[in-house]
Amino acid sequence: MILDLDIGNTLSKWRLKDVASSEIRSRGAVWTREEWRPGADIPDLDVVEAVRISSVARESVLRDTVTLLQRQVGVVHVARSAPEALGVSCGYDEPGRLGVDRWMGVLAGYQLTGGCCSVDCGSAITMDFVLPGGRHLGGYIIPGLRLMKESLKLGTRNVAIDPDSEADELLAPGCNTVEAVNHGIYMSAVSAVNRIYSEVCDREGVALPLLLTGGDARVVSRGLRIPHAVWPDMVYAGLEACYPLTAAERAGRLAGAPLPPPVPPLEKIRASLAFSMLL
Ligand SMILES: Nc1ncnc2c1ncn2[C@@H]1O[C@H](COP(=O)(O)OP(=O)(O)OP(=O)(O)O)[C@@H](O)[C@H]1O
Ligand SMILES: CC(C)(CO)[C@@H](O)C(=O)NCCC(=O)O
Ligand SMILES: [K+]
Repeated sequence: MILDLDIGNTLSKWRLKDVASSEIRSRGAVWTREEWRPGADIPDLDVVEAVRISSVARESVLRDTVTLLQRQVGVVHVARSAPEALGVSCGYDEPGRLGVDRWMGVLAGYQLTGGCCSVDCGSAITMDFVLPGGRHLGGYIIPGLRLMKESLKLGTRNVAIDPDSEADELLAPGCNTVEAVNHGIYMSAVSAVNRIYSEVCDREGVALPLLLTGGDARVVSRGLRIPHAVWPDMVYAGLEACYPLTAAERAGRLAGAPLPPPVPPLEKIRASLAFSMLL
């Protein structure tokens, strides 16, 4: 089995993948911590032959995690952001400072589409752009839905946006504090994705496929009118592309990859941008 780990600032996601069949056998999520208990927080390491890690947690968390894993698993790959990988050149002045989860998303998105906008709706909402030809432009970081809510001290902290609500309801004016906060936050996240996507496509003169991942991808997806695809395993797919271990991965087949989404005509993007700038 391969253990893939996506260690975030708050939540750590893992999945077990069968080396022979390339199938995902199990998955889970736990709070990020310094001391993992194999068998409880993460799967029993007896069945694990190789580990691939993307981590944006404190360096000490990563160090302790790697030390633990190396005691029991032969192969431990730790992904790092780099100036260049898999045909993509990093847009950051200091590539090592780009969150490696973003870099994994960019690499996966580029493998799938040959140029895209990748959005991660997690604790933060991040947007990254990579042009056809492989130039990553850099991107944007805004607080995620939960962080935005926590920053308002209105007693609404624990009333989460129902991920199954209809976008139409979530975009309507709220008629009580909880609704006003939830709908306001939702509107700001969806508008930001919309606007940033359109602005960058306009500047660069290219309509790019739009890909979404992260814990809030599904609910944000419902509010977006731009065609896009949701790819829950996009960060893991970056790990697969960097460290291919199964036959399918070596052949370039990334697990759970969606069909590349249709791209709106650039003129349509520009028209909607011009319209929103009138308001
Ligand atoms: N059990 C949960 N705990 C925290 N957030 C959750 C949970 N389930 C769903 N979410 C939603 O998922 C979002 C976090 O998404 P995700 O797990 O992709 O975050 P992340 O960016 O990977 O986390 P990290 O900050 O740990 O990197 C939150 O904004 C929240 O709305
Ligand atoms: C922005 C987050 C927290 C999103 O998980 C992560 O990618 C990160 O810690 N990045 C480092 C800062 C940067 O990407 O510029
Ligand atoms: K993330």
